[in-house]
Amino acid sequence: MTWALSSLLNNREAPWKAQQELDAHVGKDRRSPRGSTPGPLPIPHEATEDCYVSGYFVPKGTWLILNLYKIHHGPRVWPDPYEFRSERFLTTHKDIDVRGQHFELIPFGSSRGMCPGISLALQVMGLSLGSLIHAFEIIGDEPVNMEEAIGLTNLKASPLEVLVTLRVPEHV
Ligand code: HEM
Repeated sequence: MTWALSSLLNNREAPWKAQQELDAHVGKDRRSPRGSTPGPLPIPHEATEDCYVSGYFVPKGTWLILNLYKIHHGPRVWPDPYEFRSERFLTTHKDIDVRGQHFELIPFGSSRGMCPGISLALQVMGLSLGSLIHAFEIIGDEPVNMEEAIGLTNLKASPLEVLVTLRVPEHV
């Protein structure tokens, strides 16, 4: 959520396009549930038997740690990988989804071991972010410092501080 808000604040058009879309479809008189690599090195897995992965021999007992951060920033699949361009998912990458079937984008992992919280997470994030930018004008330092800190999850190095003002009637 923090990264999403930071990226929106660093981008002149995306948040306000999203806000306009919310205004057009929801209006300012009601709220809406609407959709929008937290774990860069997720839970390790262990090979339960000898196997080959893309021609590489993986002996039984090997620990496998996926580098999701790297997968999600590979320039062959994701041109200008560090650019925030959410419209990719409406255009060039519109057929790629996050539910573990497309290995270019697997923030929740894949197959039997994948995150069981995926549906909750997607709904809560979409709803929360949508509600925030629908209901509030959010003003932050520009540009927002996007430096990352080292951690189990992908944390921001400095806290995101913003000013918020209501943009819908108070009763909403
Ligand atoms: C944006 C939000 C989230 C992301 C990106 C995420 C991502 C992940 C990833 C990558 C894994 C490891 C999958 C693997 O081992 O291959 C995982 C595991 C897990 N997640 Fe999430 N998760 C999120 C939210 C949640 C929520 C909201 C819950 C619970 C309500 C949850 C519960 C779990 C549990 C219990 C596991 C361990 C599953 C197992 O090893 O059997 N996650 N998650």
